[in-house]
Amino acid sequence: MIYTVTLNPSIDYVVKLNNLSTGDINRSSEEYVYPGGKGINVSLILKELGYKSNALGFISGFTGQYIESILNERGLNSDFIKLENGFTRINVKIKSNEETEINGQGPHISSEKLDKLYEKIESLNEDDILVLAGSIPSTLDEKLYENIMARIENKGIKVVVDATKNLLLNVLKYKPFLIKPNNIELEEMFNVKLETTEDIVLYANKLKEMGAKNVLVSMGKDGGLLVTEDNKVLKSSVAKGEVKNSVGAGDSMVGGFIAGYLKNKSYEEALKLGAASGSATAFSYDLATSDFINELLEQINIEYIN
Ligand SMILES: Nc1ncnc2c1ncn2[C@@H]1O[C@H](COP(=O)(O)OP(=O)(O)OP(=O)(O)O)[C@@H](O)[C@H]1O
Ligand SMILES: O=P(O)(O)OC[C@@]1(O)O[C@H](CO)[C@@H](O)[C@@H]1O
Repeated sequence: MIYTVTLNPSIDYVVKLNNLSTGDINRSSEEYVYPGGKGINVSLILKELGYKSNALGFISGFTGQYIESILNERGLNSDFIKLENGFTRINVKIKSNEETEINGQGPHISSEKLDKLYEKIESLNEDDILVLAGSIPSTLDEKLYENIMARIENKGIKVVVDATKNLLLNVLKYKPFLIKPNNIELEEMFNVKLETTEDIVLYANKLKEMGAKNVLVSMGKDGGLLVTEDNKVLKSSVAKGEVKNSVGAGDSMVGGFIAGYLKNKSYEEALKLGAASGSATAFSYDLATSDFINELLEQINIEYIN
């Protein structure tokens, strides 16, 4: 079974405006609400691609109830722990001349509630895949993902981590199966400016040296770059289309990658389905549908760089 963990889910409130003017009253031309949070998005894409998963994490308040009910309606398995404090955040995604996001910090998670999550995760076994994705509430320790991985070390569980900075760097010693920084996050981690493909490969390899088995660097409209455990470097192109809402493109890439990998354990197939899923979500208001992903698949080229 695939388990996704979203410590800090969200309702994504997507608002379309002709022009955003700060300090003024702005009127939207379109608005949508979606259940969000990186792990939940990965679960939703996996479902589209025919793979069952169980969405774990924490929800609270009326917003948390909304997320749970929508996921139920969509037939997604979830087993969220309910918090008695605060409310699950509402993240605002403004689509205007450019994309602007305001992400909430999310409710505090007590150590008792965290123990409940640890208990669930400790019951996983070597046939399982665990996806740890997204930020953690600001009141929690940056070692949280590391603590989770320490508890399941040596169980042979394939762990996928999509997180930023120290949250990601701290887990590398536990040898995650896959990590997916984007190119900007990679720059921030090493405090460098990455101009060329060679630069990106160099720093992706540093993350491998630090422990990651496979490193997938997403680069928005410039595609993706995968450095595999057997030292192959693959580059994916993107599909052509009109960007509607690129929020969740990275999660879709992770979901598509896992689904593609599970078919034949081929990294090329994994990257191709991941890239098609990312583009399909960027060209949709909500996350991509399987029909759209399959339609874009033939436009994705995979190039071996070595
Ligand atoms: N403008 C675009 N056109 C075509 N494909 C895109 C575009 N933006 C993203 N993609 C596809 O989706 C993948 C992931 O996108 P991106 O690098 O933006 O992820 P991310 O920064 O993790 O996004 P998020 O955090 O919003 O989920 C890209 O590697 C690419 O394959
Ligand atoms: O604040 P985090 O956890 O880093 O990111 C949260 C978030 O931006 O990530 C998803 C897109 O990747 C959205 O559904 C959600 O709003």
